Amino acid sequence: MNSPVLEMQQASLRLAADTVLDNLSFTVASGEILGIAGSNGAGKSSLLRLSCCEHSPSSGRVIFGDEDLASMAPKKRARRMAVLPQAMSLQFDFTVRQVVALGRSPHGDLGGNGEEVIERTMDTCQIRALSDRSYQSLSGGEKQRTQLARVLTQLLPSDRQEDLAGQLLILDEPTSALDVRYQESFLRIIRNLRDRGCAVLLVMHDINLLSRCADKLMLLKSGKILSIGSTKEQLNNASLSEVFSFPIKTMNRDGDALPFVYPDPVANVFEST
Ligand SMILES: Nc1ncnc2c1ncn2[C@@H]1O[C@H](COP(=O)(O)OP(=O)(O)OP(=O)(O)O)[C@@H](O)[C@H]1O
Repeated sequence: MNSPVLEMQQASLRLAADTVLDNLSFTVASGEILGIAGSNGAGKSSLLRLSCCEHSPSSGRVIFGDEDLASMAPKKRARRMAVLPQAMSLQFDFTVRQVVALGRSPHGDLGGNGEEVIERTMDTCQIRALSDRSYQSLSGGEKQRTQLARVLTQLLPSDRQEDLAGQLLILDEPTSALDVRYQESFLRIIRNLRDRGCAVLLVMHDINLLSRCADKLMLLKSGKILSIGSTKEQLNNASLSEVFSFPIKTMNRDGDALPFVYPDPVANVFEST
C-alpha cells in the first residue's frame, strides 16, 4: 500500500443551514486514482472543495501528507496540489500561453526552468497551435484543454523527474467539453501521472469513462459515502441504482475488463404532465 496523500477523518461540512457532507472518512494514496460518482447535488464538488481547502470542515479533519491541510502554508500547498474546478472564468483577456503560465506562479520560476514545463504541458494537452490565441475566443473543449495544461504546469517538477509521489491532482468534470479523441487523450495523461506516483481525485458524470481510469470508486449520496472500493466491485446494479435513485444495469462485454453501465431502458422516467 502506497502512503496516503490526502486523508479525511470524519469530516463534515455545513453550508448555510445544511449538512452538505456528513462524516466522511477515506484516503487517496500516491499512485491512486479515486473516482467520485453521485447524482446532482450529492456533494461531489463540495468534497473536492474541502480537499483543497476552499472550504474548511465544520468538524473532523483533512490531512495532506502529514499536515493538517488548514494549517499548511498556501504556497507549499500550491506546489503539491493543483485543482481544476468545474467552471472557471477569467477577468482579463489572457492568451492561452499566459493562462497555462499561471500554473507556474507558486514556483516562482517563470523566465527560468518553468518555461520548459509550460512548453511540455502545452504539447501534452495538444494546445501548442493555440498558444497565442485569446483564451476568451476558444471553444469549450479548447478552454478545457488549456485549463488542464495550467494545472499540470502547476503540479509537474521542472527537472523532468519521474517521481510524483505526494502530489495531488483534483479534477471536477475535466472531460465535460471534450470530444471522444480528447477524452481518450485525457485518460492517457491521467494514467501516466498515476503511474508516476501522483494521487488523483476525479469527479465525472460519465461513469463508464470514470471507471476506465479510476482504481477505486466512491459512491456519494446526499453527502454521505454509500460505499467505497475497487472500481470493479462498485460497478453493480444494486449500488449504482441506489446512488443514482434510478434503475441502472450493467453488461459484461467480450474483451472488456469492466462491465458497461447504462440506465435501464424500460424504466419509466417520465412523470405524467
Ligand atoms: N455555498 C453553498 N451554500 C449552501 N448550499 C450549498 C452551497 N454550495 C453547495 N450547496 C449545496 O450543497 C449540495 C451539494 O452541492 P455540490 O455542488 O457539492 O453537488 P455536486 O454533487 O457536485 O452536484 P452536481 O453533480 O450537480 O455538480 C447541493 O444541494 C448544493 O445546493
